Amino acid sequence: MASSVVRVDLDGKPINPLTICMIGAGGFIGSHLCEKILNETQHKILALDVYNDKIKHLLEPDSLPWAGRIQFHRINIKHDSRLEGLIKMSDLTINLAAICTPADYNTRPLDTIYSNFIDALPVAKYCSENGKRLIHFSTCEVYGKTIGSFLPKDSPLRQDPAYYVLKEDASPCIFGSIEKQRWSYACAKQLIERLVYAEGAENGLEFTIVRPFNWIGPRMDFIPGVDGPSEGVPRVLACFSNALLRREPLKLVDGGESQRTFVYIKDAIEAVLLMIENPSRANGHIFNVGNPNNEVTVRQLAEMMTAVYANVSGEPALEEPTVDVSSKEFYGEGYDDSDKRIPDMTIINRQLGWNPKTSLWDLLDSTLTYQHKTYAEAIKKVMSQPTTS
Ligand SMILES: NC(=O)c1ccc[n+]([C@@H]2O[C@H](COP(=O)([O-])OP(=O)(O)OC[C@H]3O[C@@H](n4cnc5c(N)ncnc54)[C@H](O)[C@@H]3O)[C@@H](O)[C@H]2O)c1
Ligand SMILES: O=C(O)[C@H]1O[C@H](OP(=O)(O)OP(=O)(O)OC[C@H]2O[C@@H](n3ccc(=O)[nH]c3=O)[C@H](O)[C@@H]2O)[C@H](O)[C@@H](O)[C@@H]1O
Repeated sequence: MASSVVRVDLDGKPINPLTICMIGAGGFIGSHLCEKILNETQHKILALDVYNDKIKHLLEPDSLPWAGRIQFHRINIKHDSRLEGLIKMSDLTINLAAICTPADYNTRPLDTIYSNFIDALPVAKYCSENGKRLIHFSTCEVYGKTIGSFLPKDSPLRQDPAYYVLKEDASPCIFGSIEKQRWSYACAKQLIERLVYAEGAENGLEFTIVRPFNWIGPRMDFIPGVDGPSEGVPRVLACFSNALLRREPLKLVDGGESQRTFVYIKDAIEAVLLMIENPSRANGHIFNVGNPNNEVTVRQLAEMMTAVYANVSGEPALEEPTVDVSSKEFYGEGYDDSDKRIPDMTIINRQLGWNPKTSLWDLLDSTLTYQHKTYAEAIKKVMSQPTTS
């Protein structure tokens, strides 16, 4: 529960309670951020989203200790005249709203571009015009592919960090050709970053841009057929969790060779709270938020999740726990991939002194414990129902 002790920022100055307009508060990151803010601070949240299932436990009942500090507004920011008023009422706006699952980027590129660029435009504009601070959620996907991925496979330079570590102020953004519609998301996110940055440079907008690197944990996405569409394809954590719960092999796209660094959502949210409460250190900056120590190939992730889930569920792993699928079969035409994502941590370390703490094994252990408790019974029920043909 929020303590009555006065909170101080990194420079020892008292932090005044803020009103925060959080757009996309009902999603994975939003739900964890709301939880953290309500539990540990005195800030108020105007929570905007189309859905609120993931924050229901924070909204009801009225007797909750933070009742009165969170207000839910069911709003689609595409077309709702209340948006500007809510931004005006707040000290800070955090924009999390987006279509951000890769299965959508090449199959619904227009929705993806509209959601990540067009719909985010008025938010930046209202903040700029009304002199309000903005924390905008971008993505590590703006880096695209590494420079190293274009070198010959056997080039020793591929081992040189200069060719793969991703730096906010130095690395280029490298996307594939236009027919590789995978990059519709990254490209829209890049353009809105440039717009926010330009609002800062030309109109004095106080902004911070966050580039998350594969944040994972409880409440991420959905389990197809349980709390999301049966044919839906969520991000990798939920895809693999779904297969483990159903005792089906985990699908490795194009051999599972791509590399990712995963960070625990609870570590990452600490970085966001530091940004919220230290504007003088965070304004005008773009921050990588990830865990460079938690790098695996997708195949290694599948193997680790299989081992962790066997511990958690007490059921032995399948004899053949993975199966290879092509990206065309899994995602359809126009898919492409980032090869490797190692965040450089210099800027966030220097400005906010933040470092991730949780190892990949530990974060998978707590996340898969949650998945098992939340979904194992529901999956059994779904699987025992006769399938309609
Ligand atoms: N989870 C990650 O690791 C990750 C990585 C990189 C970037 N991001 C970015 O962080 C942000 C949040 O990601 P997340 O993982 O919580 O995704 P999420 O899909 O769980 O949450 C996004 C929320 O935004 C809401 N939303 C979308 N369009 C809206 C609209 N028009 N009006 C109102 N609400 C709308 C959705 O209903 C959803 O609740 C996104 O901008 C995403 O691109 C996340
Ligand atoms: O999380 C991030 O930092 C960003 O990256 C993600 O993109 P990506 O990491 O490619 O998406 P995942 O669905 O998590 O896939 C990771 C890797 O696993 C592979 N995969 C996914 C699902 C599956 O069942 N099998 C499988 O091999 C994908 O092809 C990809 O190589 C999403 O674009 C965003 O949520 C976000 O902006």
